[in-house]
Amino acid sequence: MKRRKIDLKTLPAKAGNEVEDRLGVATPLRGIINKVFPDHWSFLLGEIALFSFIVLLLTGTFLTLFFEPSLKEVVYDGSYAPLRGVHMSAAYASSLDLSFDVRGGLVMRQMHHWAALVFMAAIIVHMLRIFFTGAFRKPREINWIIGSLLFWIGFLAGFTGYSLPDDALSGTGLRIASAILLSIPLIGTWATSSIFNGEFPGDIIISRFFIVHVLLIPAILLALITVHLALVFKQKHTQWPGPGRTNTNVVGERFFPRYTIKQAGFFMAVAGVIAVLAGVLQINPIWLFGPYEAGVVSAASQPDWYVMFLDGSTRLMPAWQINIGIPIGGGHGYVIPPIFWPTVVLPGILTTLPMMYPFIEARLNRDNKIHNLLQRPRDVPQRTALGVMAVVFFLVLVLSGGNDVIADKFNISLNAMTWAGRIGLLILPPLFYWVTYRICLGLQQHDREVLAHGVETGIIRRAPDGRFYEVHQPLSSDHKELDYAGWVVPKKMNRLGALGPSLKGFFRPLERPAEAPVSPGHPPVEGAPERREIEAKH
Ligand code: HEM
Ligand code: HEM
Repeated sequence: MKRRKIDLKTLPAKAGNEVEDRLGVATPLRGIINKVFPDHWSFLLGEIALFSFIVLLLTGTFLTLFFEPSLKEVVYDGSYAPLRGVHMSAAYASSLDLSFDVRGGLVMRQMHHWAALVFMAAIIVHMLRIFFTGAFRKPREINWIIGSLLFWIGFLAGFTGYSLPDDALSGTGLRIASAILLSIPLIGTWATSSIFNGEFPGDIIISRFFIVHVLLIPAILLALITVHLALVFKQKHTQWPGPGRTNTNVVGERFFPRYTIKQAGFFMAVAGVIAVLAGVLQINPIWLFGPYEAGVVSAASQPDWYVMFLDGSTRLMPAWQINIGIPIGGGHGYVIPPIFWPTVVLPGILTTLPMMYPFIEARLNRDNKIHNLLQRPRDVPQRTALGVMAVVFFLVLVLSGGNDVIADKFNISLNAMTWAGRIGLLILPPLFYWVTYRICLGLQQHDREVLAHGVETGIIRRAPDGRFYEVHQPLSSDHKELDYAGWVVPKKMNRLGALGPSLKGFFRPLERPAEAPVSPGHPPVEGAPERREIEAKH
């Protein structure tokens, strides 16, 4: 029989036609392939979050094959000799097996844990990039809100994850979670006994957390991340101002092939870094902690870093028991335990305030415009200072979450550490606000100087009259307009720096210097139409 020769040159086109005849996807696909994405290193932060999430899904699936989510008591007889013969939960025993007896199990556990740490770090730094560059402004407020939800769901993913192995550290975390739940007025007791199926620790919490951790949370994260990225697609990415870039266009690389290939490489790099971390740096060595028993709490129990700020707020909270005077359930009045404020009320505030921020800022600025161009942090000093203030607040809490370890290592009294944390929490954020604000103004001043006199060249010349002077190179017209002149610092932003008369003393009345940079001519266009996509020249 004569074999038909396959023409490799026309094969892809033919195959494409066959698919198109059946599915009719060419037009929408062309739209996606031709999409243009602007480029900047800071736009990679969201991608690091995305790629470490993919690593979490892959490694988590592997772990699920071997992990046994059960509090049934067993006697360990695996290959880790020091714990042989010890009574423990099946969950802990299977985590030990994963670490010592499943081939590749330990590196998978460590990759999963490192990926979780990288994921949360990437989310936070990505969020800071969005905040400091004003990428949350109209029309991207919805994505900012979805992002805030992603942070808290990621937080819960981490917490439920490191609770699963049922070692002494994860049990300590669960004990704190039950105390937090119990502290909620009116519904606390009911909520705790519903979740733990009776009193702490109960016998069901690990199987419940397992379903939440491997099914519910990943599904919600996946759905929200899909919407998040669909919005980035739909609204088109913001871009830094530059030659040819305006509020109504977007200049960058086509989705296919350059952008896609770059992203594939970047995914490999992120996965590779996580694998190297997992291969060389030990994380969560549960065999050293031992099985959880309700009566055991080891010293220096630290949660993962992204949970430490709540541990810190709990440690700094004064032991104020507030009696609200209403004798609910008999007795002498209902007492709200101190843990309620730093672990329920504070996270509540930390969730709602940032979510509302884009609307608060827009309102204070009376700004209803569409913004597709990013801002340099120095050009909006109040916002930048507010962001730094929030970061410092967070860092003081994180450090206070490890105050026992710091006290132990540096031989400081733990009480002194607690007081340092309390005072630091009140004093440092406003101080950093002020310092940041001044730095921003200084940088603006420097910009004005460069704008007026050009760049310093370091070349010293002598004039015929004997005078020495430095040669300044004037700016090109592009730079004059785009890089140095900055934006008008919106006058109304000053209101943020003086939230009320009571805060005025803290923040000082912040007057914009009269000669502040003037808008270089990118007036945001009201209700901007579809942005034109332009491929960057290479
Ligand atoms: C699971 C967590 C997250 C993932 C996987 C993720 C992923 C991404 C990616 C890949 C982008 C486009 C590239 C970039 O600008 O970096 C992006 C943009 C964006 N993200 Fe996220 N993100 C996450 C969390 C957050 C959080 C916590 C916030 C803020 C609270 C946020 C707000 C935004 C906004 C406003 C944009 C549009 C930025 C622009 O057009 O300049 N995201 N996100
Ligand atoms: C954003 C998503 C996720 C985060 C932040 C996260 C985080 C964590 C963390 C920190 C641990 C403790 C690891 C250790 O013992 O050192 C853990 C354990 C675990 N995770 Fe995840 N995880 C995520 C998604 C997933 C997914 C999608 C699955 C399954 C499909 C999964 C399955 C597991 C299992 C079975 C364990 C227990 C394994 C063990 O340590 O013995 N995780 N997770």
